[in-house]
Amino acid sequence: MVVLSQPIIDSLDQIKTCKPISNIFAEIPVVDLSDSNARSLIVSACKEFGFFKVIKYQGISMELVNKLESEAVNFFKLTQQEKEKYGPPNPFGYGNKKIGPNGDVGWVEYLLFCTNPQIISQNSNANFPGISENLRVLVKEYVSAVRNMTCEVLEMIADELQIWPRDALSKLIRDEKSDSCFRLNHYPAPSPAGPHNLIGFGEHTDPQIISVVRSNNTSGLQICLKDGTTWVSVPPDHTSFFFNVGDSLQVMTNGRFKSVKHRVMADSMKSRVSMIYFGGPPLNKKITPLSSLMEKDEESLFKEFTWCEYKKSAYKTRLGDNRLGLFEKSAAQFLVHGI
Ligand SMILES: C=C1C[C@]23C[C@@]1(O)CC[C@H]2[C@@]12CC[C@H](O)[C@@](C)(C(=O)O1)[C@H]2[C@@H]3C(=O)O
Ligand SMILES: O=C(O)CCC(=O)C(=O)O
Ligand SMILES: [Fe+2]
Repeated sequence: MVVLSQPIIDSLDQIKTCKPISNIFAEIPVVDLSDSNARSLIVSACKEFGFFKVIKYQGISMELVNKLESEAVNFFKLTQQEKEKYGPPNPFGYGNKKIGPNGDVGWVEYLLFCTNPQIISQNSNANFPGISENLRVLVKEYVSAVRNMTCEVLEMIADELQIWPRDALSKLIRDEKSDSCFRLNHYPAPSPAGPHNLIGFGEHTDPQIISVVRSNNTSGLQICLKDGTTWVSVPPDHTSFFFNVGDSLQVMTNGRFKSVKHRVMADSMKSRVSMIYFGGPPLNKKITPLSSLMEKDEESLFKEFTWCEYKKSAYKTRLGDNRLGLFEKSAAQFLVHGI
């Protein structure tokens, strides 16, 4: 496996630091999808942590993953000037330190890809004109494989929660209009002489249904536990896939699952290269609790919105904001409905 050793990003302006934590996430739920108890393990992990790790998955070849990682490394090794040709991200494209449109920064550079052919055809930058054909092909192959795994997981969730039809969730990301995206992140190892404990990607929840993180063997990913204050660091495992519950799945399960707050710290010794698939629904999809899941007289905890409305609203927020909070029903609204 090729790992970058030279820090490429040189300016430290505005990048925040954060106290190191010592808690290792030892109780991380580990799931082998072929085990008979996988379904119930996934559902309890989504309720307790909004996070779990899938091991021994046979449907994504490690050869593909390694090839994609080394193409990503080749890209990040280009000169800053060459990389900037693919930026600034709008939201797709190459980004360096700036995350999103509202002033967030982190010790990270990245490529954000759109995976929806319709959006690509309307937004020329989304297709990275001029980028290496190798990288483009590998991203496409990986996204297709990771999407299959994600659909399997979503169908297992549906079975366990008795959601009907069982493809109620998976069809949203299989849909040709699915607004999913894919990200390659590179967190260079900060210079030993510079500040320590740099924040690579600040705390946030992912807005989509579910996201799948795979990284090289470098630490950095941390998740926040249910209490909202305890951070634990996720031991790296380059052969496994880490699933994050997103805001949309929180709404579709009417709060049974919680989207997981997570962040990435730059590792002081090694650079981290990660690839993340964000499974999102079509833009016009109404994000509401799944009817087959709701108990008699259970009310939605959220106001009605489409994915397009949620995304628009998310892009007006800062990374660490509670985006879903804007769509929660207030106590007064429950009173009106006699609860
Ligand atoms: C600060 C921002 C970056 C982000 C869009 C946003 O305004 C708030 C959500 C951020 C996030 C987090 C998860 C994914 O990495 C991402 C692509 C997404 O869908 O929402 C990013 C957005 C981004 O980097 O464009
Ligand atoms: O790079 C990582 O490991 C995770 C990054 C992340 O959470 C994101 O891009 O939304
Ligand atoms: Fe994230």
